[in-house]
Amino acid sequence: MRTLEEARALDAADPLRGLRDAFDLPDGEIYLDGNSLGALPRATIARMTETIRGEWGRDLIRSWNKAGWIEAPARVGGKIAQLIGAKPHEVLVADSTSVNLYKLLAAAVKARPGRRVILSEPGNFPTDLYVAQGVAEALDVELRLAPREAIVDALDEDVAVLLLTHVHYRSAVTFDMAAVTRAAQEKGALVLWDLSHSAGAVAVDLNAANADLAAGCGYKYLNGGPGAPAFLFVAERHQAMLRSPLSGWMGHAAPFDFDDDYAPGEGIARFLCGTPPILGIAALEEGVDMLLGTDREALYAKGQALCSAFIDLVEHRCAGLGVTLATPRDPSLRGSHVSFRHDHGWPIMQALIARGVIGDFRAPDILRFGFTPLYVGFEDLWRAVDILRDILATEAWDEPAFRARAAVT
Ligand SMILES: Cc1ncc(COP(=O)(O)O)c(C=O)c1O
Ligand SMILES: Nc1c(O)cccc1C(=O)C[C@H](N)C(=O)O
Repeated sequence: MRTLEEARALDAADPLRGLRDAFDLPDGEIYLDGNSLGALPRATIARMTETIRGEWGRDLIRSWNKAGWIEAPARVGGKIAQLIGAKPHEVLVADSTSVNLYKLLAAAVKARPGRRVILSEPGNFPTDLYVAQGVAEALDVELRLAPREAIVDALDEDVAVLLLTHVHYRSAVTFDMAAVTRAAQEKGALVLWDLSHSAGAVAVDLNAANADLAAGCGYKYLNGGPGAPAFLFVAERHQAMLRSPLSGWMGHAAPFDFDDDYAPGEGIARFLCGTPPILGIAALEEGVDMLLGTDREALYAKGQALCSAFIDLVEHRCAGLGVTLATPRDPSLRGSHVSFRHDHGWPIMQALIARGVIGDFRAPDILRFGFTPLYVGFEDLWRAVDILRDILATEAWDEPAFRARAAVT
């Protein structure tokens, strides 16, 4: 796709095109940051009004039973399970991704007594490494890092758990989940997958990969809203032997018996901790329902097509302007975002945002563009590249206003 006419023809032929109207997106902007914060589904606005006014305001405490609040973590977890190739009772909505990583990592280390290593890769998303450092300190084990090319060789009889992010947050490069899981399991280790950039973005089949454990964000491709609750997955075969280190009352076998002693709940329910965030789960459910109502094969294929078209167009139209691709060309090896490097990445991204193209910047030099196929079209992509080319060619980014750093990037 090289011309605006070709882009329009692709949009006209896109069976998913109508879904864009299901989102409340600002006019005149091209939103390429759904990999960091998904857009607002219109249905969420009505759902939140009902949950707040009707369930909270009118029915008050009765809503725990009457509106199914108490089942919400398992109900919405069961829906997310369909997006990640898991059984409904293997997924739960709870806490944040960071907290879920903590619970699952600690549980995994405890389940492999005598093994003293958590293995991960340098450059994994910071929270994954920070949480692993915290678990290592709390349980007196070691965090070992090995580059991804050497990760399988770094697996030995000391490794209790391997912690990896399936789609890398910068480069979008993916791990072969089934192959890495098999290699780790052959050495007796468990594997914990961070699916934050995968769920709702690419096909994931945890059961087919014989995955052990996983966690991921609700606010990216699941469109659950800022700070949406996260999800966690524990394979059925491990549920009885794993214990959450955060033994809160909602994970108790009988929370409303109000016993003094903790007894873990049945199955995945033991990974709840405190009272579920009902408003957040309600918003998340709308985002998830929209994905469940969509032809996901077509969705993921469109995401790949958008990424490929973007790579081709940037390399063609911005040739010689200092951008180099930092994402695999092969669609089967990447997620649904594309990164380019440029020495002046920060001010370039600020100049893009000022002209209505919303991507993000990851230090030191990554310009990152997310392609959420639910609401991004080929004409958007063409226009975004047109603006990028203009900003690069005219050096319009070279302004003091674009150099000022913000607290959140
Ligand atoms: C791979 C990955 N893991 C985890 C997180 C975030 O975790 P939390 O929602 O706990 O901030 C992100 C993004 O913020 C991420 O990209
Ligand atoms: N969770 C975020 C936040 O609270 C503020 C800004 C960005 C985020 C993100 O999600 C970052 C994202 N995980 C990333 O891949 O960089």
